Amino acid sequence: MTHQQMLDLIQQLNDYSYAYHVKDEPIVPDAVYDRDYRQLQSIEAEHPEWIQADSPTQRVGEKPDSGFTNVAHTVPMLSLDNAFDNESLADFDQRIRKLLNAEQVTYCCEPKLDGLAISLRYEEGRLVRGVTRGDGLSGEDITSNIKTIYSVPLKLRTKTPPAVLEVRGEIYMPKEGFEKLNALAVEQGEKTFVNPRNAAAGSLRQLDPKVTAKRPLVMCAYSIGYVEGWEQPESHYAGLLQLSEWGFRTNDLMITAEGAQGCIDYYEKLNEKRASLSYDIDGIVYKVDQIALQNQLGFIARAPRWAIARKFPAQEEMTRILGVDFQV
Ligand SMILES: CC(C)(CNC(=O)c1ccc(Oc2ccccc2)cc1)c1ccc2c(N)nc(N)nc2n1
Repeated sequence: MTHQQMLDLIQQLNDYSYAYHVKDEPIVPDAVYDRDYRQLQSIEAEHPEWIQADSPTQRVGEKPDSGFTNVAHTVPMLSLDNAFDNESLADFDQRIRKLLNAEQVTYCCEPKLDGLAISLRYEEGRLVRGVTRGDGLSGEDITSNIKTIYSVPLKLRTKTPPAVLEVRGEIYMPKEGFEKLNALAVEQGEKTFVNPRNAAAGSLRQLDPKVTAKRPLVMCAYSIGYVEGWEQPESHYAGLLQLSEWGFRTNDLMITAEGAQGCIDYYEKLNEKRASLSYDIDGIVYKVDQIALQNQLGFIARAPRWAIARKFPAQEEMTRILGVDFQV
C-alpha cells in the first residue's frame, strides 16, 4: 500500500467514526471498521515514519510521566448564574430587554449535561490540548485522556480551519454505559460510581489513558471559546452548527426560542423528556443568541450577564440507586 492509500484509509476510518460517534448514524458495520483499522495498524507497523497525528491508532497513547500539569485558559471558562423558577427566568429576560432596549430577544436553549466542562484547543485544525475547567482561570491538561474519546475530533473536518480554535463542551457518560460500568465493577469486586457524572470524572482522572479508553465517555460541544483567523457567525446557534460540521457532537435538543415564554415552554417540554433521555441533564442553559448582543451585555464578575442556567429539581440519588421514587 502507498503512503497516499494509507492517508485515504485514515480519512475513511475517521469518516466512519464521525458518522457513528458524532452523528449517531453508522455507515458501516463494526466488522468493516475493525478490518480497516487492523489494516492501518499493520501499515503503520511497516512504516512508522508515515504515522499521522489524526490516525485513529494514535488515540490511546502512553501515561504522562508525572501527573497532569496545570494550564491557564486563553479565555476564562465562566460560571453561570442560576434561575430557580419561571419568574426569575422572566426577570432575566426583562433585565436583558431593558439593558438592550429591545422589544424581544432570541435565546439559544441548550440542555445542561451533567458531566465535566472541558476546553479543547486546535491549532491549524489539529487537536493540541484538552484542559479541565478547574477554577475557570486554569485547569488540568488531560490531553492524553481526551484523545481516547471518539466524539473528540483529532482533526477538524475542514480544509480551511481557523489558525486557533478553542471549543468548550461537556464530557459525560451516558446512562447505559454507566450501568454497564457499574455492573462490571460489581462483578470484579471493585468500587462502583454513585452517578454518571462521578464516573466520568473518575474516568478522566485516570493517569493511564488505556483505562480511560475503556470508559464510555462522550463529548458534547456547547461554546466557541477563543478563536483566531476565523470570522465567527453572528449567532451562537449558528456557531454550534459550524462546530457540528467541523466534527464536534452538539446536542440535538438545542433550539432557539423567543422571549421568556419561549424559554419557559422549552423548560416544561424538556422536563417531561428528562427521564427518557439516554444521558443525565441537570437543567437548561439559556443564552442570548446574537453574539453582538452578548458583547453588549458582557459579564458580571465571572458569569455572563447574557446567560443563565435553569436547574431541574435534584434527582434523588436514592431514586436512582433503588429505582424507587422518593418524591412525596
Ligand atoms: C455560557 C458558558 C459560561 C460558556 N461560555 C464561556 O465560558 C465564555 C467564556 C468567555 C467568554 O468571553 C470572554 C473573553 C475574554 C474575557 C472574558 C470573557 C465568553 C464565554 C456556559 C457554561 C456552561 C455551560 C453548560 N454546562 N452547558 C451548556 N449547554 N452551555 C454552557 N455555557
